Amino acid sequence: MNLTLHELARVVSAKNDVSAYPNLVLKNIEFDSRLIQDGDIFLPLKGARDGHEFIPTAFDKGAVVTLSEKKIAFPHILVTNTEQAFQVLAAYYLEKTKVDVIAITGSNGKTTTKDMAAQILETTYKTYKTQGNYNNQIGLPYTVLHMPEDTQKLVLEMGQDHMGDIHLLSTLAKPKLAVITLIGESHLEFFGTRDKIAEGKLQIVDGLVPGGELIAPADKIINAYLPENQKITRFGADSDIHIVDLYEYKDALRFTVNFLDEQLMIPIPGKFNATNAMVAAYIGMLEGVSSENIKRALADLVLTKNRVEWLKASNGADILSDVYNANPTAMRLILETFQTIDRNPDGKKIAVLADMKELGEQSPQLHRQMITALDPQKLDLLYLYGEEIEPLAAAAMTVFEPDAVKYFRKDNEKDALDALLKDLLNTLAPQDQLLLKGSNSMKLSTLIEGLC
Ligand SMILES: N#Cc1c(NC(=O)c2cc(S(=O)(=O)N3CCOCC3)c(Cl)cc2Cl)sc2c1CCN(Cc1ccc(O)cc1)C2
Repeated sequence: MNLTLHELARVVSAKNDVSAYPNLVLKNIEFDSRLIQDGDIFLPLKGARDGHEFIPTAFDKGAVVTLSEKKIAFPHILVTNTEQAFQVLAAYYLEKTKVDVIAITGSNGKTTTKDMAAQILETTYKTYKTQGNYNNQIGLPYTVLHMPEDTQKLVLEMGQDHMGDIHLLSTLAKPKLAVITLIGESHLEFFGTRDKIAEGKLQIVDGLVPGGELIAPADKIINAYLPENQKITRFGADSDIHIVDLYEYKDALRFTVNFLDEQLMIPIPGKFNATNAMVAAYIGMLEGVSSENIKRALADLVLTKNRVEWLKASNGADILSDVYNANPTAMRLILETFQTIDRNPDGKKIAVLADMKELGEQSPQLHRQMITALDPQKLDLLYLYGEEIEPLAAAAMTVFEPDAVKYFRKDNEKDALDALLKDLLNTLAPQDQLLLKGSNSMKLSTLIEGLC
């Protein structure tokens, strides 16, 4: 980002007088103090812990100013609510930079479609896109404020946990294109019915700019929520845009669409990916990308990995894998999501939690405190893997039944991951649900390889 300190204070309606502070140019804002570098602004958020506790650490690491909800001795911009200030700042920055926003939501396929659309647009424009699962009320503003200064096209993924989430994100981002990839199955959402999921997703039009366009599936479940005064393009069989020919290979697809002459190829299987690619190609065409560039971008596709996703184990069990960002807040949020979802009939709910790295001297306390995010009524089996997580294992053994907690210590000599996998293979049944959460460096993805 490129904002001066006084400009930023004005935009977030600072409650204190910052005129005495030098009007520095601020290039980077972080809410995780581990990422702070010289000259940054710190954003204390109420995550698993109150970020205000980490303001001293942020200044130790080079922060020059911090937002704050209370008067403090450090140079600060005083606001009522730091999360809301973050969102107001992101909306302002989008307005100021006049970047074109393409917003994408959907129960499945939004990450793949986001990646495909961004790679198509990159052939012609300076393009930036949501990284990882930064698609919520904190991740989306973070994405906006971290886009390179010369960005022309911004592809934003919009996730929804609760009704109203997408309304907030769309009115913040003011997209020119709003895309819904798919209305998913209710058991993977908080909404209870597909109709409610549809209603939530259609809020993506709430911030659509005049003259914008909605791109949505032909699925009639959304018909009740379509906007009156916006251009709407439906996709699916016999719809406005649709696949004409499709040839499936072991790890690729070739297909043609009714709005391009070129045959397209993507180096991944799955008919649903042809639909995702068709939507991405349509976005490219609307934005003026040539059909040759669309074809080439899709053929050279590289997809985001390690996103938060539901997978199927080879025995049919559901696996929720979130091995992307391991910090106390992310672990607490994914546990909340996982524990809210009902068991499958006769199914167990199993969680595998691994070390969160780089938490400094507070690591034992931050791991132990995760005990308050674990509900013995909602988890049948808890695997803990690593070294730093040991305090949580000890705490869990006093809260869960003894045989409901299994701790696999990872020390230098013996790596317990293979023992953990073996135990899981003996325990996981087809109707079970499994959560995997931990730092990338803990390599929980090898469990996925062993189970899927
Ligand atoms: N609570 C908490 C902490 C963090 N939380 C987050 O980074 C965070 C992550 C998330 S998130 O769920 O990961 N999220 C990011 C946005 O996109 C969607 C996913 C959210 Cl929503 C909010 C927050 Cl505040 S990062 C972090 C802590 C507490 C400890 N911090 C390091 C540290 C250790 C010891 C010290 O003395 C000082 C700092 C690092």
